[in-house]
Amino acid sequence: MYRNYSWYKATEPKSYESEIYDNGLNFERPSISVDPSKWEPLAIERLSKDAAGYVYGSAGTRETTDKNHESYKRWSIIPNRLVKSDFPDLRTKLFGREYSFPIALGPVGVQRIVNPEGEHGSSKAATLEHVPYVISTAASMSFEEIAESSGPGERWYQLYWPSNENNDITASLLKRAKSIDCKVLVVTLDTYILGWRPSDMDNGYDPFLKPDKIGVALGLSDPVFRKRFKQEHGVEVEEDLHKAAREFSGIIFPGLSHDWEDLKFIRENWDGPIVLKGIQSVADAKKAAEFGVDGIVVSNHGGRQQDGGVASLTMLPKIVDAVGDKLEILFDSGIRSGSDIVKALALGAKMVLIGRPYIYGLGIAGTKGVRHVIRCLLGDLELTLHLSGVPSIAPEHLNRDLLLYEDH
Ligand SMILES: Cc1cc2nc3c(=O)[nH]c(=O)nc-3n(C[C@H](O)[C@H](O)[C@H](O)COP(=O)(O)O)c2cc1C
Repeated sequence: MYRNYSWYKATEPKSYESEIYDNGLNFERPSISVDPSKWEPLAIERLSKDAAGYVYGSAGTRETTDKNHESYKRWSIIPNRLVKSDFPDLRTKLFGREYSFPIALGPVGVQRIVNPEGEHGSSKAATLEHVPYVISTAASMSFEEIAESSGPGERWYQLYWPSNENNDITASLLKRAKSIDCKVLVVTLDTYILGWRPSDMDNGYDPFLKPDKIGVALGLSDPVFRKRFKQEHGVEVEEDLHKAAREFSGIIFPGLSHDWEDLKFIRENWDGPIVLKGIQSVADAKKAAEFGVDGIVVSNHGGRQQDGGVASLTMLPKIVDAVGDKLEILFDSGIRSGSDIVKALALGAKMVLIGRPYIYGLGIAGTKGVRHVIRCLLGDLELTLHLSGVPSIAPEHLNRDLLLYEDH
């Protein structure tokens, strides 16, 4: 599948536009809309009620999610004219490594609920489109299976952090992630218990408790967890999936948070870059720098965890001003278009994580749907930058001077 593949030889994103218009000359239309606002309804009509509620769902009244979306409209791009330049250079550098594009597929669990291809489809699409793929601890298949489909692509690992009495399992998860060459560790801090999510509660649906081996597949394949389960219950995981699912989800969502000192254990067990995901305050960003991590993801989990929150984008420039010279700053929550990406980069993010849009792509058409979403976002990003007279995403070309804050 990946014969003659080179991670650094990506196609020009804007070529998707010419490809679509050329096909149009033969009366062919794109099989999935190019309009990002259509992806959610197109996916939802194909998904089960449980899966749709899980993906679309947010905490409480959706206030945090709604604010994420509103926040992008407050920042307007003021284009530069008569800038003689080639198409923009989209390369970014993080942790000493160069990436063709400033986006990654963010960690999203339980993907087989939206499409039987699950993580196979999304990780393959990420590799084919030359963007990193972040494997979730809640993946619906094992590390090894995802490594096979993502092949020569770049993998990162996102940890849902077990409580301290389960440090043996944390160490095992990190070791397995290393063994499949995950380059970066992303530790999610905002999900020590699932948020209050009305759409899932109305459906009585918690994918992590189901005995279908979807929500906890990666965990149930863990040798340390399996050995312990056998010792304690005298049966294999497969012989009591109800109990195994409940036990593993209790380990990764223990209900209580860690504290900053606990990061030492992570550092001792991971020798690559460590990124904390879920930072929303300047104070926490400063703590992250103080405790010696390498980066943060300014994220509110797409508003899925805590209601009544601030838009992630609103906090981004404040956090960049406080720690941008000490940490690599990544960003997510609400990215839906090329201009959303431009705004996050202009406000100081080095890379953005894509969440729901690629899962909608997966739900609509598997690998092909995810590739379509990535190509649309990157094509739109490239042309938006080019038409704004921005020659590259380097901070000397793309920064806050491009934006006007409109408090309407
Ligand atoms: C269905 C779904 C599952 C998710 N699972 C995880 C996960 O396993 N780990 C994690 O850190 N974040 C998870 N997230 C959060 C995303 O990584 C990301 O922060 C969020 O989707 C960004 O918001 P957006 O989708 O509105 O752009 C999930 C999000 C969705 C929509």
